[in-house]
Amino acid sequence: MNYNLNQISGKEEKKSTFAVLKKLLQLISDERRNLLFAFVAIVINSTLLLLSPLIIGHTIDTYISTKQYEGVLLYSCLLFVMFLVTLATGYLQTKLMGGVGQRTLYALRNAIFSKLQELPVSFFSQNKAGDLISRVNNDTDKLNQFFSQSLMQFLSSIFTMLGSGIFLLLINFKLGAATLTPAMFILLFTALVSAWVKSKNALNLKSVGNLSAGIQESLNNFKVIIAFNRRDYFRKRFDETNQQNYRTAIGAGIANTIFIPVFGLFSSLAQLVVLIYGIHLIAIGEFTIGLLISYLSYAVNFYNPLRQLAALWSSFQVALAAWDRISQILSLENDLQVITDSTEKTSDALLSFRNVHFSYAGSQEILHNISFELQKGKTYAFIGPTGGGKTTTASLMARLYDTTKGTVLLNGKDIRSYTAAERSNKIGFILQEPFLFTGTVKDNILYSNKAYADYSNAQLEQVIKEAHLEGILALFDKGLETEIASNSDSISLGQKQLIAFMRAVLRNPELLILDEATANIDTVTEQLLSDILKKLPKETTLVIIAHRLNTIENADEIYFVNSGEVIKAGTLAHAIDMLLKGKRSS
Ligand SMILES: Nc1ncnc2c1ncn2[C@@H]1O[C@H](COP(=O)(O)OP(=O)(O)OP(=O)(O)O)[C@@H](O)[C@H]1O
Repeated sequence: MNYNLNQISGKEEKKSTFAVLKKLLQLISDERRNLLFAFVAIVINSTLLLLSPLIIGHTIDTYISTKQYEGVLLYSCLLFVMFLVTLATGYLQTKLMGGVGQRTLYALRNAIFSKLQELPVSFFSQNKAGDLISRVNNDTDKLNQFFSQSLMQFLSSIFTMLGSGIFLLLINFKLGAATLTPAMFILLFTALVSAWVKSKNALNLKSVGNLSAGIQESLNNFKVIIAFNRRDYFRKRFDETNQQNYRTAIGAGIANTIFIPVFGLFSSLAQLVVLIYGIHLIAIGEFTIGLLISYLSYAVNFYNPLRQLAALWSSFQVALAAWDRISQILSLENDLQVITDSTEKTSDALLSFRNVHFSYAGSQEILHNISFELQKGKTYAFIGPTGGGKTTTASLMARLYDTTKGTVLLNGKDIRSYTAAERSNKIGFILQEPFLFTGTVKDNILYSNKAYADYSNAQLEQVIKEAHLEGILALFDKGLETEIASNSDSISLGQKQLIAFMRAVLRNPELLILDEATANIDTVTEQLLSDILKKLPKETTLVIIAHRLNTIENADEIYFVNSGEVIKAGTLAHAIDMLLKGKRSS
């Protein structure tokens, strides 16, 4: 399956704004109560705002022109109370929406992170970590900004605008229609350029992702950069990505501000129409001065929110572009689904490959029509030249990937019929470059091993002793409490491999795969590991992938992996011969 997010984006962008908006609203459905309160606050706020011009007009026509000052005082007090209520509802709305924004951000980041945990290995090999980090951090924050700062303003503006529009038409339909005509041009313009604004923002978010990926790559590889004195190379590459980000940011900035002058121009035109046409109506006796002042206020109340909408609409387009990038991740499914295999158990072997073909996404076939069986309790060695396909074969044994064609059977049943938990209980996989977490040796060897999760150090040391692993633990100064910092130099690659070895052995798997697991370990320690392997339960099947041939001397069977084929090599001498010739023989 193609998991490359930057290739999926083309399809995703075609999604209608409405469909994306629907998804967005689903996300905030838990916040219904707060949203309702905030909405009520907006309605009160906007209604008061809409009523005030009417009261001002009425006061001018009824009390000021007739010099009845008690009436002026009364209505001034009423207006003052209305402004106080507006202040309170405005504050309430901002407070409620700030909380909604932060909680949505929290829920969204959790949702993305959980989804990332569910996705298969191929997703991570097709996407850059830096870009994923940018989606989790930066893009979610863009959505938060929209929720906490813009959404209610957006609704409030629309509400005030609609109310003012209705008042404008009710007071004088002809004048109202003339006043609202410029708004039609604004709507047309908005409809025409919105997609362009969104695409400019999408480009900018993508380049922020690339920038983050660039930084991540150079930080991860700083030793190589320094060793080869290639700081200039990375500086140049970073500069290019940074420049691209600068250009897309300028593009997005221009796109985001394009609404403001256009909206402003048409708003001013509308006020001009009201003034000229309104004065004409007063001249022919169809209108009063008080009504014209109210009318102008409604026109301002209609066009001011529209001006605000210009800025808010850009923020909405940024949020939509960010949401597209986030929903690309959220809509992905793990293609390694669990299937039901109701066929009869067809083999006694622990693991069988039946006519297996495999290729990585978008690349040529790595394994062609492979069939072999691994019996319980036996030790198998897989050897072959670099890039021959050994790790790929082992990855299929642990179902890190699915075959392109053919079947892998575990205990006679399709490996796809086991859940991830069942599979990882049965199969221990020590990778070429084991990953350790920040914590202690204990945290790392107990990783995902619930059986010993509550054990004290003394109890765990006993278990380690029973598994004959105490010799390895003794190699760490502070034993189980030795601190490990992920990605740090506090621990060597060989030591990492030792911890990964303890982690896998303690799980007591039926199949233990060691992929170059001793490549960075000295000969004495390697002998120690070899002794431990000999003491594993006799039904444990071992798969050893190794370049150092002394590690496979005791294998029951040797397979030679090269050019898409996995074939029996027979004796060690024959295997060495094949390695030296770099080609297969039968
Ligand atoms: N994630 C991947 N995506 C695409 N191609 C890959 C991927 N991983 C490995 N390959 C390709 O598959 C082929 C077999 O690689 P594999 O890692 O299985 O070889 P190997 O025999 O284990 O090599 P080594 O001895 O160096 O570990 C290589 O050509 C490699 O470039």
